Amino acid sequence: MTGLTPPEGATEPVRHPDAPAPGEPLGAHYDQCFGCGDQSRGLGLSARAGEGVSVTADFTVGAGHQGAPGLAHGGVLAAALDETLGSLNWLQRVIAVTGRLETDFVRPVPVGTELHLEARVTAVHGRKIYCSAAGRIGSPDGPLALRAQALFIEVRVDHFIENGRAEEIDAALADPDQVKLARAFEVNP
Ligand SMILES: CCCCC/C=C\C/C=C\C/C=C\C/C=C\CCCC(=O)SCCNC(=O)CCNC(=O)[C@H](O)C(C)(C)COP(=O)(O)OP(=O)(O)OC[C@H]1O[C@@H](n2cnc3c(N)ncnc32)[C@H](O)[C@@H]1OP(=O)(O)O
Repeated sequence: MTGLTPPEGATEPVRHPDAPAPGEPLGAHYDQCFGCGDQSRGLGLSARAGEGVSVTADFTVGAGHQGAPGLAHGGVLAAALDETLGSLNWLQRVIAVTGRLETDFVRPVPVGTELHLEARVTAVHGRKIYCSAAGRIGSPDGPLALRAQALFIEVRVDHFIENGRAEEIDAALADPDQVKLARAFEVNP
């Protein structure tokens, strides 16, 4: 029992009526995010809405992302998958965090590769959101390099307020755009 198989009674995911249209960029959920923010050491990953409850994202592997010489670090690749999967939140208008992420590294990913990622929600059961993702080399139809299955757990904004370091939480709470985003996601009619 991996915890990644939807239980009996799980339902199809629902795309929120106000979700961005397919092809629209999703933007960063937080400007200091390692995955999607504008951090100089981050991934600089940009995701777009797909059909249904799916997203696509591109990420270029840089020299700062190496593990072995000339090859991407597995943890960086897992982070890119995690970020892409996290972007699914936008389409459901829920805030959820990664509970479990299982990654298959299918082939090595050289520095300079443009990695094309795709993620989708497969099922929902209460607060549990079951998803999968894949990463391909060079183009959306390129050779498969990564596969992942994940379980995200829905949380309230309080999850961050109660657990995040005060310095960053205070700054986020003082930023009207950040608060508006967080609250819009939390209210999921
Ligand atoms: C104004 C301030 C604004 C701040 C917010 C700003 C913007 C917000 C927008 C988006 C931000 C959202 C996410 C970040 C985005 C992208 C980054 C990519 C995503 C990540 O990188 S995010 C970081 C890594 N992530 C964590 O930092 C989680 C640490 N963790 C916990 O915080 C808890 O662990 C939690 C909350 C996961 C659960 O805790 P909990 O107490 O709420 O719930 P509980 O334990 O009862 O679990 C409920 C049901 O899930 C099952 N379950 C739980 N965990 C499981 C596991 N691992 N495997 C299998 N099943 C599992 C249970 O078995 C139970 O199942 P059942 O209901 O069937 O019994």
